[in-house]
Amino acid sequence: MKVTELASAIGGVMFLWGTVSQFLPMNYRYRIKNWCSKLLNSIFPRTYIIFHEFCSDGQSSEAYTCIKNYLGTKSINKAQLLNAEKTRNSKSLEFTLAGGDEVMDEFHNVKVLWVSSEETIKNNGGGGDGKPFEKRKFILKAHPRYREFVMGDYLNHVMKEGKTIEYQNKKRRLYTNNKDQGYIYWRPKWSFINYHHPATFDTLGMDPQKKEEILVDLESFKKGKDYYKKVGKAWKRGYLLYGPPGTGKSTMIAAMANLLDYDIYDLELTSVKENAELKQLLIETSTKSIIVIEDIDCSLNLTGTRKKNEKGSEEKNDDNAEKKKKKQRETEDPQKSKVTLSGLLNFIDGIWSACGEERIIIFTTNHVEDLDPALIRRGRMDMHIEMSYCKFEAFKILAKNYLDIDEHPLFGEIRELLEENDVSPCDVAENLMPRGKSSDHVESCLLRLIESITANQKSKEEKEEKEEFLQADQNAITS
Ligand SMILES: Nc1ncnc2c1ncn2[C@@H]1O[C@H](COP(=O)(O)OP(=O)(O)OP(=O)(O)O)[C@@H](O)[C@H]1O
Ligand SMILES: [Mg+2]
Repeated sequence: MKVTELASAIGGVMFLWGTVSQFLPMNYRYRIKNWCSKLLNSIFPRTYIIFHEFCSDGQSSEAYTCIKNYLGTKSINKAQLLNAEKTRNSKSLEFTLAGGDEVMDEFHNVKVLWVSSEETIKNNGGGGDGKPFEKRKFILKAHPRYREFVMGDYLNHVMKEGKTIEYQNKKRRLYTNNKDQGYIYWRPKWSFINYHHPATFDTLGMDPQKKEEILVDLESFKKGKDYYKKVGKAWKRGYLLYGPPGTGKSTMIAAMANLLDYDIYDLELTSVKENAELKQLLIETSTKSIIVIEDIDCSLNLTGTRKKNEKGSEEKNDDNAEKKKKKQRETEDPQKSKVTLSGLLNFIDGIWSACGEERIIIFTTNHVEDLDPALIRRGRMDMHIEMSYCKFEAFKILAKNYLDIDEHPLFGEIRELLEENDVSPCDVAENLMPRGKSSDHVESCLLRLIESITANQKSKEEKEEKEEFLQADQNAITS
């Protein structure tokens, strides 16, 4: 028989099968398909690799997700049956190969066949809610001659492509850790919402030179996979952001996430019961993410020394005192956190911390001097970034951003006031926000800023004068 005759005979059988199978009950169809594939396999030998949706430990399989993404793009033009969905977390419609369908793929002239399989399993009182559930898997079929190539180069290619597609289609997420509730064992450790924050490095008001240094550092981190591998370091980096309230620490984190296109894991330490839980949380973070612990100085009584300091010293300012009180209330019984400094140090750079890659850890604090030096030493917190009060260069960025101006006759006066006074970028930004319908809103915003700084300056001077007077009075009484 000639090749053309064989092809037309196969075509005829396929057509016949396509027509007849529609009238057959599902289980017959399945059995016949099974016999045929066994028969074909004895004539044309195949290597099968099965990828289940869930791993043996019950966790969802990363390999399955990668294949699903990869085949989604391959199937659009080839498969007959596609699933289409748009989850809250995806940017556009996602296509996947539907259960029961198959698609051919070719890589370096080697052909493989992917089959998507979906089986409904009856759940006869085996736990859970008793409802039947779908068991999904992908089966990869290839000629045994290419076994090694398929298991090596080809599958590496599929995993890599699948991951890239996932990141392209995924919206950024903001995660927060759930309070541990031991009795609900399947509860995820992190909850998330989609994350859109408009902050970028362009809109961040800070010293341009410092900004540039941070940008260069972040870019080289992102591109540093080979470098980190070469020097034998885990691919992660720590940033300590410190400075007074309202100087842009949280805004900087948002700008970093936007720049790198990473997810944010906002870790609330006071909800973590013990070091072991901290480890679990770390394991369940994904790559390409920023793990943030805000106000680290207020989060826990991390060392005995620090406890003593807290009791013995006055609080530095009202704002921080309030933050500390709030966090302390949260750590009170019944679920008192037993996370220790060594647990936290292990979290940052212990053996477990290297279980993922491309991760950034950020601590923020208003009082860097209160932190244990071990926590912030270089290597743990690689870059210490001071977010400071607003000086003229930073003001110019905010003025451009909020009012779209590069120059104004009032700039000279504002420059002097900013040099003489500690004004947070938050206060500057607040005054630069146009209010009402004033036609000349640029001038009125700048005047409002001048007025606000001058008023604060005056009340500060009055306070100092009063303190001086009281001190002199006290001295006179004692002498
Ligand atoms: N450097 C800055 N550049 C641009 N906007 C800023 C800057 N700093 C503060 N802001 C504005 O002020 C608001 C508060 O800033 P942010 O929350 O980032 O301060 P923070 O340093 O994290 O303060 P805290 O120490 O109280 O947490 C932001 O929403 C932002 O609009
Ligand atoms: Mg903040």
